[in-house]
Amino acid sequence: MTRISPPEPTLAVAGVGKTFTMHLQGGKQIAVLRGLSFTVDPGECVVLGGTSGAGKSSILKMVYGNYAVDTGSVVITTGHPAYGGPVDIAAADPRRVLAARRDAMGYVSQFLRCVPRVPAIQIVAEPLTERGVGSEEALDRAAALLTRLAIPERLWSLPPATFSGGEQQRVNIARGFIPELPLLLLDEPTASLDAHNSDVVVELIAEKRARGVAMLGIFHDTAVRERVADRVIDVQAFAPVPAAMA
Ligand SMILES: Nc1ncnc2c1ncn2[C@@H]1O[C@H](COP(=O)(O)OP(=O)(O)OP(=O)(O)O)[C@@H](O)[C@H]1O
Repeated sequence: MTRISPPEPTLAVAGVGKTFTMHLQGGKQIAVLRGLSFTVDPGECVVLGGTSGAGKSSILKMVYGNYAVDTGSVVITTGHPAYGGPVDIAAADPRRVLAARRDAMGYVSQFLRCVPRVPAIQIVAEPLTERGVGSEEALDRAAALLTRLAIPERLWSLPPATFSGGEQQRVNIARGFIPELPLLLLDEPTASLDAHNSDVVVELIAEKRARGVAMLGIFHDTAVRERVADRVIDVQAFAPVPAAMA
């Protein structure tokens, strides 16, 4: 009998602990997470749940390599030939983290941060041109996404600095969704969108899922969360036990 082995998880977080040290407050320590363990398989959208302050954003930042991981591992495994085997972001040197971002993981933050004076369409096309896609194809794909996200064509050649909050967020979403990467981190991508654009983001997530992309996200909007989540992880379950209760 042929055995089909299950796919390797794209993301495997194991035994992660995180404590912040407040250097400006006499080294005060805030323990946020202990023993955090979960996996995200290819084609799965896992949502981080739990009350405000539970550590959801900190988890995304640790996976992306913005925050250091105190204990445990954050292993990303992809079939990308250039990526070359699993990488533990918790232990990787900065160059390896940058390579993992280029080849393996995207991050859709809540706010657009971009170089001033660059037109919106170029901001969206850039993640493709940076990865070797020709500029004509990159601009075509950027135009298609901007159209889906209802950004009027008259805005495409303008820098987004003067755009409304919702328009900037949609440019940000287009930029985050345009590259084909095995892992996508989503920090409240629908936070200030109207119902139509929220629906478009839900569709974009479904398309990524169908192409085998693993996604880890935060969605406070419960209706959106129910539509996108394959599983919800209760981050509070990984709160450190107060010393008095230990
Ligand atoms: N850079 C930092 N320095 C110090 N403390 C931090 C830092 N980042 C996060 N924290 C603290 O860690 C805890 C978790 O924050 P985090 O932003 O991860 O929570 P969250 O679950 O995403 O909250 P919310 O739903 O309100 O966005 C909070 O108490 C926060 O103050």
